[in-house]
Amino acid sequence: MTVFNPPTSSDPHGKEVFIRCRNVSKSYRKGKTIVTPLEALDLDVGRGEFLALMGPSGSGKTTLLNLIAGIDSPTTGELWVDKQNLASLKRGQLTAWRAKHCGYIFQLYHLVPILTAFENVELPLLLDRSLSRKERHSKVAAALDLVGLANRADHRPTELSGGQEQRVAIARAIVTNPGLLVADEPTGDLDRKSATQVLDLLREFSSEYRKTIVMVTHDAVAANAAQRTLHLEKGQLVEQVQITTSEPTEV
Ligand SMILES: Nc1ncnc2c1ncn2[C@@H]1O[C@H](COP(=O)(O)OP(=O)(O)OP(=O)(O)O)[C@@H](O)[C@H]1O
Repeated sequence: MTVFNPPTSSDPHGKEVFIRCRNVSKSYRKGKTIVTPLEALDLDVGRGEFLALMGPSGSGKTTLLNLIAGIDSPTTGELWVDKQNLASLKRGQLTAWRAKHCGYIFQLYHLVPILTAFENVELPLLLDRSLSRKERHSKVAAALDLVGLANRADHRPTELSGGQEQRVAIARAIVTNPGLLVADEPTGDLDRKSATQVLDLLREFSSEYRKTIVMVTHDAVAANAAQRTLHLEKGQLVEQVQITTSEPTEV
């Protein structure tokens, strides 16, 4: 197998490479057959870039997102995220890497219903024993403030709108200050106004805080909020659209 070096170079657009996939394939055994949702995929994503992934159902979008997030490992190939080769990490190491470096945003928020917004956002910080209670609380307050929900800290998920629930989930994803945010259909269950708020937040994290964001979406309007859209078809990248504007897009 070819061994690649960590991405220290710039991509063709002059950006520092943050995610680099080389010859990445992923296969699953389904009974007697082998399913290969991703095949020999190459991809570079710049630091601070906001990338949208589109493609038909079953084209491998979530599979790729889960590899980039360190939830799963490639069957073959190399996958670097910020100088760490994820393909070389064992399951426990991947879990530790993910807790520190990646925030995951789900379509259906995945908040714990019996906890308040504050307690939900605090959850990832409880894994970090080096933080005092006071430090934890100030990070949670800052994250809720960033998503515009400081005044909803004591509310439980059932007392929040879908858009507010998603913004709490975003606060939970960013509270550990990860360099990478991945989002699987983050606006799929939201009305257009709430979707716009969520997309504006993601744009802000990319442009103001240089978070690298990879978002799977079926919605072309949501994809238009990203800087670049890639299309997956049967596990291959088939089309690349470069969006040059950095102005907020009305959605
Ligand atoms: N753990 C698994 N075991 C077996 N097959 C899997 C597994 N995960 C994904 N697949 C298969 O890989 C293919 C791609 O799935 P994936 O979820 O990545 O597609 P997707 O593009 O995200 O689809 P959708 O838009 O419907 O969410 C599908 O055929 C799926 O059945």
